[in-house]
Amino acid sequence: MTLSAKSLRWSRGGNLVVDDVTIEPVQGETIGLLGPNGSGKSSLLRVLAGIDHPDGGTVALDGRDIGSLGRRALARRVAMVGQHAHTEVDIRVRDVVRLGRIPHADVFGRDDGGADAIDRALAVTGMAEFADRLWRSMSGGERQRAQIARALAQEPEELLLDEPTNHLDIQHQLDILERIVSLPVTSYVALHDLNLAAMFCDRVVVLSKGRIVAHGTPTEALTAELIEQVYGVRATITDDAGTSVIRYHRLCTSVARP
Ligand SMILES: Nc1ncnc2c1ncn2[C@@H]1O[C@H](COP(=O)(O)OP(=O)(O)OP(=O)(O)O)[C@@H](O)[C@H]1O
Repeated sequence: MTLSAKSLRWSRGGNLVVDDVTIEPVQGETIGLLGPNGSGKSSLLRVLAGIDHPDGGTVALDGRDIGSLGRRALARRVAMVGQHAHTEVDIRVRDVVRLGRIPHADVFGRDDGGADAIDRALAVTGMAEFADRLWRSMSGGERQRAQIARALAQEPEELLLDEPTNHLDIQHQLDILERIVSLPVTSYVALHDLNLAAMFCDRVVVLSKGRIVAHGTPTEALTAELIEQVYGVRATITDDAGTSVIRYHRLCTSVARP
């Protein structure tokens, strides 16, 4: 058992942002959360992480409502990397990654095994060589990988990632997703790139206006009809050794050019 959502609802400003969402992953699966801007991916991740509380339905960890777990108990299991983790303070990368150890420290701040967990997290994300660099000297992509290292130092069994590839170059996009899917954790990963989702996710959940409009393996769920319906974009999908490859068509080919 792992982190699951049952009939989840979450409203803001009079709008149902997450509308009747049920997702029940198998332990160790990578679930891609897809959908256009404003479809509710980040909101769903925040509710799954226990940052925002649902207005209806439940988020359960091993079958138990996370509302009944303490924050510390939850943080020992579930780690999240949001979209906007900015800080300009004079802190080194290792200290950012060390923040992931807070749920594991005792009341005196002792954390046996913390240094090893930090080293492992830096190694897994390919960030060991940056450990002593000042945070403000890091590029956007390097910061993103360091935030993922911070989440891994938390030694979670469930990992929630909001667009983990959005600052990364192509090689680092492939690299970080390869590393994430090889971890023995259940991951929910919000992604905009449908081809990356097809390559790396065991299953995808496609949201539109907060509701699930398709789910299944990437091949099952990401059809040309679905992409046109949800994104308003025509696409041609081919098969490359069992992985869907999605090619988009230009929105309008008759636009006059200056
Ligand atoms: N705190 C809030 N107050 C009011 N509206 C909110 C709040 N949080 C989210 N929303 C609205 O809920 C909708 C879903 O937002 P969310 O950020 O979850 O979408 P998303 O799929 O992650 O979008 P994107 O791909 O642009 O990051 C949007 O219309 C957003 O404006």
